[in-house]
Amino acid sequence: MSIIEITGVKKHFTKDIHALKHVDLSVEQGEMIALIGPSGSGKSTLMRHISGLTLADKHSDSSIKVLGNTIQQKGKLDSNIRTSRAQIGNVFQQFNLVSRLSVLTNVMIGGLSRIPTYRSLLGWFTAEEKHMALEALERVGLKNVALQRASELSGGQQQRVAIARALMQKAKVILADEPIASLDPESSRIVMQLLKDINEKDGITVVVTLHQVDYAQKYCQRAVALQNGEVFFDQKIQHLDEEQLAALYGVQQGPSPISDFETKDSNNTGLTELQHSRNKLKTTEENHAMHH
Ligand SMILES: Nc1ncnc2c1ncn2[C@@H]1O[C@H](COP(=O)(O)OP(=O)(O)OP(=O)(O)O)[C@@H](O)[C@H]1O
Repeated sequence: MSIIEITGVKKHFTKDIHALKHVDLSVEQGEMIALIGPSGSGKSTLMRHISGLTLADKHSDSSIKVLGNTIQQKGKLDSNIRTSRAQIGNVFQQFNLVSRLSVLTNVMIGGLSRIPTYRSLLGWFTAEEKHMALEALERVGLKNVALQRASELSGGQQQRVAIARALMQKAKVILADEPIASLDPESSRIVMQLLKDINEKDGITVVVTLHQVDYAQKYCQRAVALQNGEVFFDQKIQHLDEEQLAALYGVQQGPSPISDFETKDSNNTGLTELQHSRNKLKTTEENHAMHH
């Protein structure tokens, strides 16, 4: 069964910014897919469409379904979006956690869709919920920091807490948008290995956007490459060769997207800042989508 079914998605942010030209993509149960492509090719935009945080162009014949439930159709969010979103775990590059809350509470928040609102607002989590959250933290190797504030953790640890939260949420799909973009190589490996582990052992489908192709090659089975808002490549990762990579990223790209596993990609800081400013731009539309 297709876990994610995307057909005919087009997205203009403005008349001139045509972020997605026409995207069709089908993701099967249990896959771990790397979404790659040059900066600005539309990876984050596509991920946000899958969560229903960004809406496709109106009047286009587009549709996005996750686990058979419609997320959006013809640029309109489905009325049942809350239920559908409950099955999608999100791991973002930043802004993952509520920094003033404990790690444990951040994980328990993952179960919120199943907890009555009044109880979650009052912070009444049951012993069973605490137990589940501690188990999820143990799974990501962070049970020992459960009572610390989220803000005290390193970037890599925060990503692992976000993964624990998705486990608590019992998400069937995890969308990880640049989860290792600002991490050092060792933390990047831990986070990627964890995603691979829950993909293989729990059968959770994972879609992860990556800048470094070597991480995609090491941890993912299939690569979907976007270029200028279109799918440029969609095959098993081992079929991605040097020639295609050169055509995808262009020879004038500057530093190679293939990073050295031992050295931090010097490009990262710039991209993070770019991302940061773009994230601010996205807020209005996102808020709009979140509240519908
Ligand atoms: N909210 C927005 N408003 C206007 N333009 C946007 C917005 N979000 C993205 N864009 C534009 O859409 C295009 C695709 O951006 P997107 O962030 O999806 O690319 P990306 O492949 O994720 O890039 P990166 O690897 O740098 O994160 C870019 O031209 C970008 O500037």
